[in-house]
This record gives sequence, structure tokens and C-alpha cells, in this order.
Amino acid sequence: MQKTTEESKTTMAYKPTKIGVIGGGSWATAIAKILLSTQETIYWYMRRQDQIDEFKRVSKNPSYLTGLKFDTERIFFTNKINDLVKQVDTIIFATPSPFLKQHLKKLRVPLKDKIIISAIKGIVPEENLIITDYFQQFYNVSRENLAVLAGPCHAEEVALEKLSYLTIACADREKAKALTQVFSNHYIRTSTTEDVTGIEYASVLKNVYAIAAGVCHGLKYGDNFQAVLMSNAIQEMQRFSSAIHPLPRSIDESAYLGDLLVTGYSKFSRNRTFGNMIGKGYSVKTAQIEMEMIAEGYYGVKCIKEINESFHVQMPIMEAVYNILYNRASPVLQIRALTKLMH
Ligand SMILES: NC(=O)C1=CN([C@@H]2O[C@H](COP(=O)(O)OP(=O)(O)OC[C@H]3O[C@@H](n4cnc5c(N)ncnc54)[C@H](OP(=O)(O)O)[C@@H]3O)[C@@H](O)[C@H]2O)C=CC1
Ligand SMILES: O=C(CO)COP(=O)(O)O
Repeated sequence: MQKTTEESKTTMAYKPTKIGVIGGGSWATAIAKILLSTQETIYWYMRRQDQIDEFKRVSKNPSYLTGLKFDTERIFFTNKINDLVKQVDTIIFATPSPFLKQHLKKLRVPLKDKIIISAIKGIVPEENLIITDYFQQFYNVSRENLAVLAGPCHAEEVALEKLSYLTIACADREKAKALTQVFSNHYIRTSTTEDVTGIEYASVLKNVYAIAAGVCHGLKYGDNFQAVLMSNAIQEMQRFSSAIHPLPRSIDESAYLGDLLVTGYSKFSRNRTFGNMIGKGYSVKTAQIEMEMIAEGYYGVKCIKEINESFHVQMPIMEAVYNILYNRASPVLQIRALTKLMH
């Protein structure tokens, strides 16, 4: 009897072997590169067959991280989400949040027995749910089978193999540990945490604060003010996280503060770039069209604003970004008002 229990424990231990990536943008491409350093083969869903055909022809993603060469013999591409889900035990979602439902709409294969990893730093619009809550409520995936990939890590630096640190958040420590093996190589170090919810909200908020940093830069505020803005941003993040998911956490760890800093300061940040354009006088629409990539904070700020209507956390930076992006408020006046609240 004892032996049977031990045996079943062994067979139940999670070992990711068939891993699928969902998404065709920069982050999905960087994740695929990391995975191919630890796995023989991967499965990869992209929405457009023409992109897949071109990828196979030139051995590169034709639109994102175009300097990266791939051994396409080791990649099973598909533009049919069901085909990918059927094949794999572990699925990494790396699409921008506003398009997630568009892909899931076509799904007929159940997800409940898969390990789902969200690499998305956004919230599902309309439902206003963080990604793990969405999969739990709408796809019946248990907490233990849901993980988040977080940390300060720009796809462009992964492409260049610059040393980066990732964090896997999962309620099940053993699964998190198993996943660190998948995401660790000579330029990526990976650690674990159980604060799934806190990390997800922090990953959304840092995008909003990076937009604020960009707006200020575009308005010609200097590094001195940006440092004050970032200090106030981490306090705002701490207040919100404590209200929405009270848990002892060290907000100065790299998945929270580190990600805020890299997104607020890096030239690679889409959110900062977007904010910078707004500060320089571009309209929201024009900035979005010119960027050609997705600034998640644009969508995130609306969701956080709506969620915060039930929590009433004092969030002046988030409010200023919301007013600029959704109420056509003047960036000059909004940031000037914000400077009076910073300390
Ligand atoms: N880039 C990074 O360094 C990091 C990004 N992330 C997160 O990863 C997620 C994905 O971002 P990222 O890879 O940067 O995004 P990108 O801006 O690089 O890629 C955009 C993706 O969205 C798709 N897309 C664009 N328009 C539409 C549309 N109308 N309908 C459906 N799909 C569309 C594109 O598909 P197509 O090419 O077919 O148009 C492409 O796959 C985000 O949540 C982001 O916060 C997290 C960590 C790092
Ligand atoms: O999350 C990121 C870095 O950790 C990417 O941020 P951007 O989407 O602003 O480029």
C-alpha cells in the first residue's frame, strides 16, 4: 500500500516536457529562444499562417526581434490553437492582454489538466481579471496549475543574451521549481515565489508608471524628477497590492521594484516610449499607430482605475495617466498637478 502511494507520488511529479508558446510578438519570440536553450523541441502558435510561412523561409520571426535566427526544425508551428493545446503539457501565454480572448475563443480542447503560465503583463479587459483569475474562473484551471512569468526582462536584451533574472510565481512550489529548470540558462537566472496575484498586479502597474515616466520625459522633466516619480510609484504599488491582496511581501524585490525600474528607464520599453510620445504632443491614436507594438499600460490603466473603484486606494500617478489617456486631459497640467503631490 505504502509503495503504491510512493509510486503515484513519483508519477504525479510535474516535469514539463512538451511546451507550447502562444503569441507571435517580441516576448513570445524571446521566450521561444530561452526554451530552445533548455528543450529539444517546442510548439509555437501564431495567429497568421503567412507569418509562419515567412518564419520558416527566413528562419526568423519576420516582424519581431528580426535579428534572431532560429533552428526551425526544432519548432512545431501552428496557427490552430487546438492543435497546439492537444500536443502539450505546459502552455505559455505571451499575447498582449487585449487579444487574449480572441485566441481563446477558438479553443475547444480543455485546459484544466495543463500547466498554464502567463507571461502577459496585463488584465483581461471587460472582466477586469488578472490572467490567472481569468483562467481559473473561465477555463476551470486550478490555482496549483497556474503560474506567472515575471521580472525585469526586455525581449530585446534576451535576444542579445544579456544577463536577466526572471521570477516564476506559482501557488505550487514544486511546479514553480520544475519550471525554473525550463527558464534557466547561461544568461537567465530564475527564482520562485508564491505571490501570484501580487506579482500580476505589480506587472500591470509598472507599465502604467512607465507611461508616466515617458510623459514626464517628453515634457522635458529630468532624471531628478523621474527618481522622485519612481519612488512615489513604488509606494503607490505597495498601497494597491496591500489593499487588493494583503500578504507580507518585499516590494523591493526584482519582480516588483526591478520591473518598475527597467520599464521606467529602459530605451526598450514600449510603455515608456508611448508615454514619451504623448508628452511630446502626439495623440493617443497616433502614438499607438507609430509604435507598431503594444503598450500594455494603456489598457492596464483603465482596468486598474475600474478595479480601484471598489478599493479607493490613493493612486495619484495612475489617476494622472488615466486622465491623460482617456479624458484627453492636458499632460502639462496633469503632471504639474502631480508634482505637488510627490514627496
Ligand atoms: N516585449 C517585452 O520585452 C515583454 C513583454 N511582456 C508582455 O508580453 C505580452 C506580449 O507583448 P509583446 O510580445 O511585447 O507584444 P508585441 O507588441 O511585440 O507584439 C504584439 C503581438 O500582438 C499581436 N497583435 C497585434 N495586433 C493584433 C490584433 N489586432 N489582434 C490580434 N493580435 C494582434 C501581434 O500579432 P501579429 O504579429 O500577427 O500582428 C503580435 O503577436 C504583453 O503582455 C507584454 O506586457 C512581458 C515581458 C517582456
Ligand atoms: O515588461 C517588460 C520588461 O520587464 C516590457 O515592458 P514594455 O512592454 O514597456 O516594453
